[in-house]
Amino acid sequence: MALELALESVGYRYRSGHEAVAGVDLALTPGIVGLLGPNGAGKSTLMRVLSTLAKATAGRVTWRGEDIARKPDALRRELGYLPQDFGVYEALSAREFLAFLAAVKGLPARSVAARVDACLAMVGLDDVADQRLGGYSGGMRQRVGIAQALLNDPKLLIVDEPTVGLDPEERVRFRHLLAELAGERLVILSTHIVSDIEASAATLAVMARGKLRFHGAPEALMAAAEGQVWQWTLPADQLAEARTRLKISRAQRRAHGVEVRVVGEQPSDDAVRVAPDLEDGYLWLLHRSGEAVDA
Ligand SMILES: Nc1ncnc2c1ncn2[C@@H]1O[C@H](COP(=O)(O)OP(=O)(O)OP(=O)(O)O)[C@@H](O)[C@H]1O
Repeated sequence: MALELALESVGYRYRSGHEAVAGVDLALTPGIVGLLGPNGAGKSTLMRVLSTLAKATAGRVTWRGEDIARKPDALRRELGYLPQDFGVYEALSAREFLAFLAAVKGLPARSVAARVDACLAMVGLDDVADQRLGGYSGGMRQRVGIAQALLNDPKLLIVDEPTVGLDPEERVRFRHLLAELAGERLVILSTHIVSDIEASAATLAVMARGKLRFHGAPEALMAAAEGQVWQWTLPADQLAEARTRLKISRAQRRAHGVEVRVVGEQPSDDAVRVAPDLEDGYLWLLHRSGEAVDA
């Protein structure tokens, strides 16, 4: 069966009664899919459903045509998952930790050492593989997280908010790494930060309040904001007030004031229309969906 993850009217309702995911239809094929959405949109809940850690309370998900609720093992065998709250054992080295996880995952004992080495090399940790994880930076720990997700050479790689807590340099490095790993895999990367996925994702899915608001190419998200994006320079002391009434996708300090990009109606006669970028397109979509979001 083709490598496809298909979601049909997928919903998830917590026991509290809160409906975190509602009516999501998606058909995903190899490549990087960026799952974007503000905090609380339902991304982590959906990722848990797709990883078989939670069962959809409505609709169904199929992997290679098989219902994952009925036959979870078929997906699990091909799944690599990096959860949002991934933790490491600080006393172990990366090599020891991965060997432990490989054994837990049931990799054949004779192939563990070679596979651990290969995964460490893929994430660029081979030089520090024998150092204790307690001394690793946030970015290095996240790379260990990716390495463990790659142990079984997954065809489906699910990565939940992997850049949270990383410094800008680590963030960039991590993005490059994920882009390199895509290949023939389906990689689903969730984030609330547009720049995490703008260079790598060929497909975007945007969620807000549990619902899918957009699915398609980044260009289509940008095109939807055509004619709605303005560049405007205003005195720095007016920025706070402007933020209360305008959707500002970006603000940059300049010698003569603050240059902002505004999404929506022309904020002032001296504002000039500019071509939307992905951040603008995302903000415009959320704005139209009635979401109050700070970019
Ligand atoms: N165990 C739970 N019981 C009840 N509601 C929950 C539970 N976990 C999450 N929720 C709610 O479900 C909604 C979606 O949460 P989820 O964590 O999936 O969002 P998210 O898009 O991943 O955001 P974040 O990036 O903040 O994790 C939120 O309103 C959240 O408060």
